[in-house]
Amino acid sequence: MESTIVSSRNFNAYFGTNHVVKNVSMDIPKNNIIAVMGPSGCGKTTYLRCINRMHELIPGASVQGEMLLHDEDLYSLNPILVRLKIGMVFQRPNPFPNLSIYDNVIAGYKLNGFKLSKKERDEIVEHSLQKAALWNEVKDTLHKKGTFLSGGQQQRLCIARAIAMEPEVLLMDEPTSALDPISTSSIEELMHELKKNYTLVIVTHNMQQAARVSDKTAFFFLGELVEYNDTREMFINPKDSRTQNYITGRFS
Ligand SMILES: Nc1ncnc2c1ncn2[C@@H]1O[C@H](COP(=O)(O)OP(=O)(O)OP(=O)(O)O)[C@@H](O)[C@H]1O
Repeated sequence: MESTIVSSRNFNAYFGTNHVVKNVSMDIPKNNIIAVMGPSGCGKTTYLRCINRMHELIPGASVQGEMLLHDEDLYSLNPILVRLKIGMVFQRPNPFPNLSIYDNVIAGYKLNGFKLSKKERDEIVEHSLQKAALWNEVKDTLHKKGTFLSGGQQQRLCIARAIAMEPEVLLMDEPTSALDPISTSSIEELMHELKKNYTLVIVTHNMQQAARVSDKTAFFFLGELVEYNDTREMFINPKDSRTQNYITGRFS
């Protein structure tokens, strides 16, 4: 039996009076990759940003309903703690430009005021870069700036930075849309490795990517969760005509 790690219950999100995520109920099983797809502006990114409480950082933004992490309402927890447990990787690789590869990986610890010994820092840096499949490429240049890396390497560095905080869930907002096909395929391979230890929720516009990497797919349309099913089943046998129209390319 798969256990649920995150679930939303009748969850809504707003920008001022603009209701952009509508009554979404969804269970996210542990150690799965969930793809969130749907046409532009349908609320995918907003929903993702509600899972680690980043939505509320935007002035005028609000939420309603329940978002649970292990059955605990994550909106009753300290938001900083939530963002440590639920890490995020963005569309464009965004390593801190003035920091070395090494300092980028442990940036979350510094920003949150954690004090670590040199040995602890070294271990976290090596372990996180190993997990992000970047260690072998950068182990001799750890003190060079992260921005010297290629786009795909920078994205893996951002994944290492997220992993360094030992999250349980990784949210990825179109993590490969700024990357070339080779870097994209290395990130997709990495996702398969990462799901052994983490639960991944990925917003993607790329249906082939959703089909390649995800266990389950959620299809959003105009803020609603129209269909949520095993990815194979959703692509072979969509239940809702809007899902079918989307996956057959009748709108994008
Ligand atoms: N910072 C913001 N302030 C106000 N409205 C916003 C903001 N960000 C998004 N919106 C609005 O919220 C709605 C949902 O946007 P969201 O970015 O979640 O959609 P999306 O499905 O991720 O779109 P895309 O695929 O184009 O990234 C849109 O109508 C958008 O205009």
